[in-house]
Amino acid sequence: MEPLIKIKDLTLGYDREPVLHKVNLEIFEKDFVGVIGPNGGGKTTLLKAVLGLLAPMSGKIIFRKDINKQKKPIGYLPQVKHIDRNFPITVFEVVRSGAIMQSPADITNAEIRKRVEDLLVEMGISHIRNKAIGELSGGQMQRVFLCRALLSDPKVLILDEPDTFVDNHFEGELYEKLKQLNKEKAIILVSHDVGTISSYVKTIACVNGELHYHPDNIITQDQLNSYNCPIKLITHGEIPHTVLKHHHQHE
Ligand SMILES: Nc1ncnc2c1ncn2[C@@H]1O[C@H](COP(=O)(O)OP(=O)(O)OP(=O)(O)O)[C@@H](O)[C@H]1O
Repeated sequence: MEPLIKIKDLTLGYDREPVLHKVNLEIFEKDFVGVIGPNGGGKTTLLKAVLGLLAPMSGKIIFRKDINKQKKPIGYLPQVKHIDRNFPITVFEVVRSGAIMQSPADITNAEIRKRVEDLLVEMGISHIRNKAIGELSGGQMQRVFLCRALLSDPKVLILDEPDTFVDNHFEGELYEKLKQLNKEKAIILVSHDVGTISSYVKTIACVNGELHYHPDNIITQDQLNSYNCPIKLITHGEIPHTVLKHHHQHE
C-alpha cells in the first residue's frame, strides 16, 4: 500500500537553525496519528512543512498522486491561540476560505456556498454564520475552524491542538466526530491531552527535536518506559502538558 504522505529524512528549522532532525514517517489511508511532545519540540513546525508552509532544510515529503494541492488539499485546523481575534472576518468567510485553493472549473461558487452552509448546520453553528470571529467562544471557534478544514473534503485532516479552550461537552463531541471522519480520512492530531489521545488515536508520534513513532496507542508510563519514551504530566498554565525526556532512536 502506497502511503498518502511519506516523510523521508526531513530536517526542519528556522534561519538555518534546525529544530527537527531527520524525521521519517509514513501516513497511510485511515491512519489516526496522535502527535505529542513538549513545548517547542517541533510539532507545529512539522505540520507547517507537511502543509508546504515551511521548506525543508534537507530531506523530502512525498505526497501520493491524489493528494493534490489544487483539488484535495490537506485539511488543516491551526492552533486557535495563534488566531488574531481582532481580524475583521465572519464565521462564514472563515469557513469559505477553506476552499481558496479549489479551482473554479472544478466546483462552482454556489456549490462551495452550499457546502459551507451544510457544514455549519452539521456542526450546529449555522446561527452564528454572520458573527465576527472575535465574538465567539473557544468551542465555537474550534467548530468554525473544523468546518473550514473539512470544506475541501480532504483525504488528510491535520489538527493542531483542537481541544484547547473547549468545554468538556464539545471535547467529547469533537473526538466522536473525528472518529467518524477517520472512517474515510487519515487524521494527524496534535494534542496535550494524553489521556484523550490514547483513547482515540491508533498510533503515537513523539516529537522532541526528533520523531519517534509508536505503532499503537498505548501510552501508559510502563509502555513509554519500555519504548524509552518516558513521559510525565505537568501543568503548564491552564493546559496539562506532556514532557518527554530523552529518546532512543527506533525505526
Ligand atoms: N517562525 C519561527 N521562527 C523562528 N523560530 C521558530 C519559529 N516558529 C517556531 N520556532 C522555534 O522552533 C521550535 C519548535 O517550535 P514549534 O512551534 O514547532 O513547537 P511545538 O512542539 O509545536 O510547541 P507547542 O507545544 O508550544 O505548540 C521552538 O524552539 C520555537 O521557538
